[in-house]
Amino acid sequence: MNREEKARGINYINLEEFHVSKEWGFVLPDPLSDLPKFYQPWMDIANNLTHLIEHHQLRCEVNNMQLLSTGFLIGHKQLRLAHMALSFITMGYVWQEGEYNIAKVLPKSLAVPFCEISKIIGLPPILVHADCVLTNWKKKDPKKNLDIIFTLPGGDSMKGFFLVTLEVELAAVQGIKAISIATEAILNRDDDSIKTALQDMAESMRKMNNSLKKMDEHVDPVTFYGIIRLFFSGWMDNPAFPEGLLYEGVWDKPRHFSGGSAAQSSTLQSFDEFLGICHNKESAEFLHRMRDYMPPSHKAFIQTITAGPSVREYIVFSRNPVLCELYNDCIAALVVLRNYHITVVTRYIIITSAKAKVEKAKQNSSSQILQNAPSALERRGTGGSGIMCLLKDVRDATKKVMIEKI
Ligand code: HEM
Repeated sequence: MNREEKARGINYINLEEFHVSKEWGFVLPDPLSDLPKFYQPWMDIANNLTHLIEHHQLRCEVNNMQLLSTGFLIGHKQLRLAHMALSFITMGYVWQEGEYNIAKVLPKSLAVPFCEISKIIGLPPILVHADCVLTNWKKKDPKKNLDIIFTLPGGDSMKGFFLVTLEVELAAVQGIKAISIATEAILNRDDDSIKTALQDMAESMRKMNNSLKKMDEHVDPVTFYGIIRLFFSGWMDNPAFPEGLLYEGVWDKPRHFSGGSAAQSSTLQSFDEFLGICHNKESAEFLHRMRDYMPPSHKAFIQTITAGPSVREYIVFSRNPVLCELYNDCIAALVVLRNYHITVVTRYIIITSAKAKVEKAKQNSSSQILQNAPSALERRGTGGSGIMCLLKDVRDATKKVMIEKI
C-alpha cells in the first residue's frame, strides 16, 4: 500500500496479518502433534481417549491428574495443541457416561490450565471447530494423505467427520484468497481482476460442495447421531445443563458455552460478508455469536471484510453485465452448497432422530446405538440452534442478494 492509499484509509486485506494462510486458509499450517515432555500426562490421556471413555476410566484418570503449569508452553502452535488436547479431554470427561450421568464440575487439574490457555489464545474453554478440524491433522505418509491427531468414540465415522470437514475447509482456500484479491481490485476499479476473483470464488464453493458430498461415504448416520454428536454437545441452550458447567478453581459459578459445530467455521461467514448477504435478526445473532468461538484473528478477518468495499454495490453501480453474471454465479454456488448442507443435516439428524424415536419405543430394538441415542438435543444443533429454521433462513437470505440482470 502506498502513502496516498494509507492516507485515504484504504485497507487491502493482507491474509498473513489475520493468520490466514495462502496455502491452508483458516486451517492451521503444519500443526504440532506433540507437546514438551512436561505435558506428557495430558498427551497420554488425549491420545487414549476412546479406550478410556469406553472403559469408563477417563474421569478417574483426570481426577488423579496433577495440576500442571501452563508456563512451559511456547508459541502459538504449542498453545493450540494444548487447547485441543484439553478440549478433547473435557468433552470426554463430561459425556463419558452418556446424557444421564453428566459431569457438571470440571476438576481443577483440567479446568485451570484449560482456561488459562483459552484466555491466551482467545478461544472459549470448550471444544471448537478450530480444535477438532483446523488443528487436528497431520500428514500420514509422504504422499501427503492426511490423518487426525485426536479422536473420540465413533471409530472411522468420527475420523471421517473430521477429515471431510477439513477437506471442505481446504477447498475454500481459493475462495478466501479471491476475497483479498477482489477487495484490492474493487479499490483499483480493476474489473478484470474482480472477474477472475469471482470465478475463483464460485469454483471454490463448487469444490467445497464436492468435498461435503464425501460425508456420505465416510460417516455413518447412526454412529453420528447415536454416538458422535453427544461429544460435541456443549453447555449452553442445552436442557441437560440448566446451570452450565463449573470450572473448578477458575470461576465461582458455572458457565455456559456452546458445543463444537462447523457453524464456527470462518469460511462461509467470510463469503457472506464479502458478497453482502444480510441474514435475518435471529440467524445473524447466532452466526455472530459463533464468531466468539473462532480464533480472534479469523473473527477480525471477517470484520475487516465487512468494513471493506461492497462488491455488490460496485457491480450494481458499474452496470457491468459480465460482473453481474459472475456475482450471481457465486450466489448460485453458495445456495447449492447450503442446500446440500441441508440435505446432509436432514439425513444425519432429522431422519435419524425419527428412526431413533421408533427404536426407543420398541422392546426389542434392532439398533442398540439408536435405542440408546441421547434425546436431549433431538432436533437441535450441537451449537445449540433450532436447526432447520436457521439453515433455511440462511439459505433464503443468500438467494435474496441475486442482482437482477442488467
Ligand atoms: C454430518 C455433517 C454435518 C452436520 C450433521 C451438520 C449440522 C449442522 C447443524 C445442526 C447446524 C446448525 C448450527 C448448530 O450447530 O447448532 C450447522 C450449521 C452450519 N454448518 Fe454444518 N453440519 C455438517 C457438516 C458441515 C460441514 C462439513 C461444514 C463446512 C465447513 C458445515 C458448515 C456449517 C455452517 C457454515 C453452518 C452455519 C449455517 C450456514 O452458514 O449455512 N457443516 N451444521
